[in-house]
Amino acid sequence: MMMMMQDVWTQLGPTIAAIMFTWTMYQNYFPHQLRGHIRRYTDKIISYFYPYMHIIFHEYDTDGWFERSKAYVAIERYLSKNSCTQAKRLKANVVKDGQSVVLTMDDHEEITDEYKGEKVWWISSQKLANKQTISLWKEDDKRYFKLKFHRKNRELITNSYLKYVLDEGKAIAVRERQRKLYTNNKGESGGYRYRGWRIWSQVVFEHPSTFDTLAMDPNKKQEIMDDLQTFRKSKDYYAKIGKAWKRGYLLYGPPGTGKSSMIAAMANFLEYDIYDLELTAVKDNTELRRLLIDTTSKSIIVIEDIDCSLDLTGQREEKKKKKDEKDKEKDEKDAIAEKMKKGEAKEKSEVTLSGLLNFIDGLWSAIGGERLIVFTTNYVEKLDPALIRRGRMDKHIVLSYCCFESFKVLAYNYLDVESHDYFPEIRRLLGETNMTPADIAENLMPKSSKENADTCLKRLIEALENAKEEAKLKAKEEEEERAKAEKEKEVKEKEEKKKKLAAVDGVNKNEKSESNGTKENGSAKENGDVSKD
Ligand SMILES: Nc1ncnc2c1ncn2[C@@H]1O[C@H](COP(=O)(O)OP(=O)(O)OP(=O)(O)O)[C@@H](O)[C@H]1O
Ligand SMILES: [Mg+2]
Repeated sequence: MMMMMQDVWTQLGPTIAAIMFTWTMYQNYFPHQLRGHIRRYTDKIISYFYPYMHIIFHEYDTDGWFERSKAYVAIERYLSKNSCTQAKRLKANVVKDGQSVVLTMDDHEEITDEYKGEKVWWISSQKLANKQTISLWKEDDKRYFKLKFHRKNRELITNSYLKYVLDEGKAIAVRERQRKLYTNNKGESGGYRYRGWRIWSQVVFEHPSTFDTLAMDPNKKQEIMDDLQTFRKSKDYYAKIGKAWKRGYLLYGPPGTGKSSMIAAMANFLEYDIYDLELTAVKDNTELRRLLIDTTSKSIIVIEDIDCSLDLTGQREEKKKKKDEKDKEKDEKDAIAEKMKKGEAKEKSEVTLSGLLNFIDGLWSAIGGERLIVFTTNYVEKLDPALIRRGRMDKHIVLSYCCFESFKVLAYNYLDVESHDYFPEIRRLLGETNMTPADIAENLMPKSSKENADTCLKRLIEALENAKEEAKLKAKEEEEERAKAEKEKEVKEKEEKKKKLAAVDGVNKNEKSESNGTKENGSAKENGDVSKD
């Protein structure tokens, strides 16, 4: 063995020594310009035999010291699927606040991908740092992805494949991200502020409501889902018609009919974040705009109970109010200011209707794109028509009392029953009385392990019958009150008529007596019977 190695060394030794000598001479004594020429020619010769090209994607941009390059992150996500099946060594990144893991190929691994029938290679590499220098910054070992492809595919790769990879990677990242519920209201503490501005605080969004669990007319439900789906895919269409890529939804109906549940279902369906905007906690229109700028795309901005949020309903009419009403308002404001001085009252929002209208569809509302704005209210008639006109609130959805179709969804979700002997009875009762889905759901929910579908449905029938009776009683009471009020009105009218008649009578009598008096005086004069005082 030793003999063999010695033989090899005797044969190769001089060649290796010659190469090393030439390389050292080249590095140290060759003029710089000449080296450039030689490099160009050698590259040409190499590319003649080696027809591949490379593109490098560094993990950190040269100008972004602490932030990972967006392209690198997108590629990492895109390659994760192929990495799992092809790479021998994998690296695990924890995402979704520790709830899930993204696997990528480890350093110096190579995987392949195919695009429009052409093969490309992705290599994960690392340029080791000079360990002699001490760095204060992030890891000095620079990671990068190298994309290798055939020269003939240059156009295809640079014009189309790269865009496809980045878009797909971003889409995967969005799909796999932990969705968030943001709020601008942190109760008494006054919320989070940055340089005096109130900013969003966030928690993980985990509401389980979906369109499957939402009880409503199936056709209406499908229509809403189609509308949302169309919106999601309409980026180019909105650009074509010159409209900001956003859509307004107004959800209205009695309490407990599923308005908030529908917002959660929308967010889960579209995989959007939710920004729950508490208008009363916004200082003024400028702060409102600031909050809007801080929202991201793929999100739903929600203002619940818009009729209670601010005095948006009356603001236009207020202009028409008389001066004394304005004075009264001023007094109230002074009282609040006084209280605030003493620390007894909370800061009052100065957001105006025009500020809110600007928030919805002013120039700033277009930034980011792909956003839904949802208002909910129990009293749609209280709202200013300008606030909810089409174009601002594009789709008006009424959520109402439970119909039989909605009940079937709840029965299936809560009790796993699709049909039952009690169903016809329930159908009849639902046609005769109003009950919200929230109340139906409460009756359907088993209260102990002993309760089954029969007991729950029976309880619901009883509740519906009670509700029917109560509604009857209420209607009767209302009818009686109406009749009583009418009677009182009649009596009042009669009395007023009587009074008027009596007044007219009195006037007539007076006139008569006056005219009689003049007549008597006249005759007395005529008779010369005038008393002298
Ligand atoms: N249409 C529905 N489908 C399924 N569940 C519903 C529906 N409506 C109400 N519920 C149930 O009732 C509860 C209350 O509903 P939700 O909060 O969505 O009502 P809301 O219309 O927002 O009421 P409010 O006007 O008082 O805010 C929900 O948690 C849900 O369990
Ligand atoms: Mg609600």
